[in-house]
Amino acid sequence: MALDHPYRQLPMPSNAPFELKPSSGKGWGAFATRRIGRGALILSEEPLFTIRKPHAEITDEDVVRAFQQLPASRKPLFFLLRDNASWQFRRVEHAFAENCFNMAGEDHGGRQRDGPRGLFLLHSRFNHSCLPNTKIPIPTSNREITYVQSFAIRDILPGEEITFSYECDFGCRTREERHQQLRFVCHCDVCQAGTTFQQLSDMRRRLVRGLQYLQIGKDLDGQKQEASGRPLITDIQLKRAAETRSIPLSSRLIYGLLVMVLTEQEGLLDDFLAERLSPSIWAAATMFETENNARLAKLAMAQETWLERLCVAFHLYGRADAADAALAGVLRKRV
Ligand SMILES: C[S@@+](CC[C@H](N)C(=O)[O-])C[C@H]1O[C@@H](n2cnc3c(N)ncnc32)[C@H](O)[C@@H]1O
Repeated sequence: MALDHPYRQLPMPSNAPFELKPSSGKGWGAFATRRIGRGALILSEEPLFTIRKPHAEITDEDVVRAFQQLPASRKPLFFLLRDNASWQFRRVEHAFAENCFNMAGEDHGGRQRDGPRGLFLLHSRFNHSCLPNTKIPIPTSNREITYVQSFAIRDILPGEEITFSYECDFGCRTREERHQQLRFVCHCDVCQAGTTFQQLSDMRRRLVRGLQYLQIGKDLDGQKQEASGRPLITDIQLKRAAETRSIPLSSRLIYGLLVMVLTEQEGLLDDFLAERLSPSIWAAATMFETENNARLAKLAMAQETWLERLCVAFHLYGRADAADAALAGVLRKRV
């Protein structure tokens, strides 16, 4: 192990539950030094500096200017950054881009706005996984954040690598799509090509994306999908129903529950995601106006697990409800 590697000089909090060391095929990474319980805070970190510009507009000059404003004692920290295992930084802007986090809050649609970027020395040492054990939640308020925090989303054992997902929509993207976006070949367990788990994972993630399309009538980029190419929904009538918000309440409830079950089976249903996805499912279950439907929906939601709720809710499949027309009207107005 490279004892003189510059990362060894990065200042670590005294109570940090991890150490930095080489990670096979990924450069360096962070590894747990003790058991970290699900939900525990792993690291709270302030940026070395922040550039108050959207990502695409940040130039070498911006980085140099921000660097020059640092106190003399903090300047050497910037030079501890290395090539991150991908390529050697030829410009300071590259070093910044590979080690920064978006500090913006989310927009009305729940997506993170493109806001100021902060340079983080330690969180940027965490490698990516498509099945991570840690999450850096997007700030839910629309205010920007001044520090970044990571939390364990399951129990992490001593010696385990600490990872998070570099993109928040990877639960809906196949291996190929994820690698295109990451611009490196991910070596995580889900990305081991040709394994049964990887094939199942691709199917689940594509299915979740399609189910989300049916619920909100648009794709991850906020756009309607073309019917040509490789559409998510091949049934033209169903696609039109999704885009005109005419999907009946019974189907909406079933699609929402199916997303929970698939995400859980994929190993991605952490507490943050459950908190984000479940309110709309609970709300849908209470909207039925046709008595028999309302009773079934209530019974479904009284079950203990997402799978049990789905199994009961399936009895609603294909049923119209007295609330359907009014719901479609409300959803269309929101577009
Ligand atoms: C922000 S850095 C992470 C820390 C980096 N490994 C280091 O040595 O400083 C991101 C880079 O790490 C590597 N990396 C991160 N996660 C990886 C993964 N799952 N598989 C392969 N390489 C990975 C890639 O080269 C990526 O460009």
